[in-house]
Amino acid sequence: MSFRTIEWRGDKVVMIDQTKLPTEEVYNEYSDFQGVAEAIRGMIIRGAPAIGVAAAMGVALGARDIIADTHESFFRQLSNVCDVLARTRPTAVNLFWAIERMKRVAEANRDKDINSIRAILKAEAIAVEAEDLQICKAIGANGAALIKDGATVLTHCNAGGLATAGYGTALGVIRAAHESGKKIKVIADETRPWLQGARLTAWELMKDNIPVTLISDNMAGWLMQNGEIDCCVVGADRIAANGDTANKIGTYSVAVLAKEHRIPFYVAAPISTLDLSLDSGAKIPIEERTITEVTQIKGIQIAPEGVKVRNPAFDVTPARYVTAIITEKGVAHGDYLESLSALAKG
Ligand SMILES: CSC[C@H]1O[C@H](OP(=O)(O)O)[C@H](O)[C@@H]1O
Repeated sequence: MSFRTIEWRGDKVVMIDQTKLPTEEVYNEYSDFQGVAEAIRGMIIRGAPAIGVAAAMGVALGARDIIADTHESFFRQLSNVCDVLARTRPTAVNLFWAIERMKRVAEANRDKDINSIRAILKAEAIAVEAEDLQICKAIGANGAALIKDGATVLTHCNAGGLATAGYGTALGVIRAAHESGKKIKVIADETRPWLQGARLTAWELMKDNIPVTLISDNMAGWLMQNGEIDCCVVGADRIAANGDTANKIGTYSVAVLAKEHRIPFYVAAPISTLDLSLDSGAKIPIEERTITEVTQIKGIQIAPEGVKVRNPAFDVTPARYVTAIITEKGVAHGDYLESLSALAKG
């Protein structure tokens, strides 16, 4: 990987600005948790695992700057930092998983002095990032076995190094298959309206010399109908206990088309994307974003001013359309209620 999605550097958190890609590779520095929260909300950093890492680093930054002479005051202010970060985006469960992990670590060290707790939280945030990279490599290894040599793989949105601490989940599977010597090709959906596929996935795969062809979202069905797609691999933002999967808007359409054409449809995600408290995808909160993401491209108006717009950023694919769910602990298929909880406990 020739770029860093996010890292703690000196006394700042540094992130690549994903709103500027692919034309500019710009790195932003953040010295407070409010800046990190705005970066998540504004999709400077995006992608379920990546915003989990960002949230963890935001908590650590917030803890560092709290002015408190009692533990009661410190923990009260720390709770406010966590609340601000938790309100940034509602769908990706990794954000909440990371915040809860930081809260648990702080509570477990409540007996220590405040400065020690600050240092421990910084170390924990850095560990979250390092672990995510290893998790992605394990997902890649588990998923690569499912990708046949010579396959053409369709992916939707960006579930790559830019959506994680590096290497990627869906793109991690693709990278691992490529690195194992398999001659695979990738079809990347542009992924309207935010264009993660066109701007981010194509950029990442070209940097790694992995053959990639960009299509507009409405071309996927035609390619499947013509036998040009061998399998689909996508990421996830939240997976319910029964395997229903929330992912970028348009994923559900790809999954239904794949089922129609008997094409395997794989979801690649870390265990931290599982939300086993939900028995189905019906209750997964779906983020609605600003209308200008639909009516403008790079600030250029492409629809009449005042037109009514919907902009749900995610949809939910029912488990019956998902061939298998690839995690760092193994591959779940069949009865997801059983196989996912077994992986989560494993
Ligand atoms: C590795 S999961 C990435 C996941 O997150 C994306 O959403 P967004 O770009 O809005 O953060 C998309 O759903 C990807 O599949």
